Amino acid sequence: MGDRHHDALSRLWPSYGLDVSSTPLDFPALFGRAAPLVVEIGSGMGDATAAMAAADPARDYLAVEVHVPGIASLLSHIETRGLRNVRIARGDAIDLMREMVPPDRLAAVHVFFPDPWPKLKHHKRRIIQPAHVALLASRLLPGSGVLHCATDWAPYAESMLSVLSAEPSLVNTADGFAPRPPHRAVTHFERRAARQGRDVFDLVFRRRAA
Ligand SMILES: C[S@@+](CC[C@H](N)C(=O)[O-])C[C@H]1O[C@@H](n2cnc3c(N)ncnc32)[C@H](O)[C@@H]1O
Repeated sequence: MGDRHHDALSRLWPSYGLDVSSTPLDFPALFGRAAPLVVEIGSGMGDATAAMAAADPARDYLAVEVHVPGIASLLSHIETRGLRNVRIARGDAIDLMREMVPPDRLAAVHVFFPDPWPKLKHHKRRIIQPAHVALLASRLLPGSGVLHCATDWAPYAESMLSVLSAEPSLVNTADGFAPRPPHRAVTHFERRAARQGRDVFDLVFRRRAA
């Protein structure tokens, strides 16, 4: 980790960071206001999170990431851009969603370019699998909350489409894969996919009304 990120981590973590734990979050206390909330799972280096939060100041963004240099990088972005609507949780996203986020709360969950785990024996590590999707869907606002996934790994995209389509509480907003929503910031992974001639697949599903 570079000096700049290390410095950002030690200075900014107390104000913007939290560890995943079993204590439910008090979102108005965390953000200092009551606003629609987006959770971004696996924010990586945080460039897309920071860009989307900067373009969307009326909503709050909670990123969750296990990779500490990525957390430090997002903290640097928060400072550089002067963002007030971003916080970052360190730890496992599934634990965070299960333990810390109440049902029926989120305006959106973003899962952008998750690790594809291409080997069959590693598929159980994927974020997008039936039990996880049921959990994520339960945290969305009924009738309006959106689960938005993107990947450049075609076999994972097909698997996501069948897993999301099979979750009874979700409805696809598109006929199959969705057009790329203009608000999704381009990330390192998307630029790499373009350079290597791979397509990117978006999936945008809404939670059904209760
Ligand atoms: C391929 S990267 C994509 C990063 C970012 N979304 C982007 O598009 O640039 C996937 C990220 O998910 C994180 N990750 C994987 N499993 C996770 C989990 N269970 N909880 C939180 N983060 C996770 C990894 O550390 C990695 O930074």
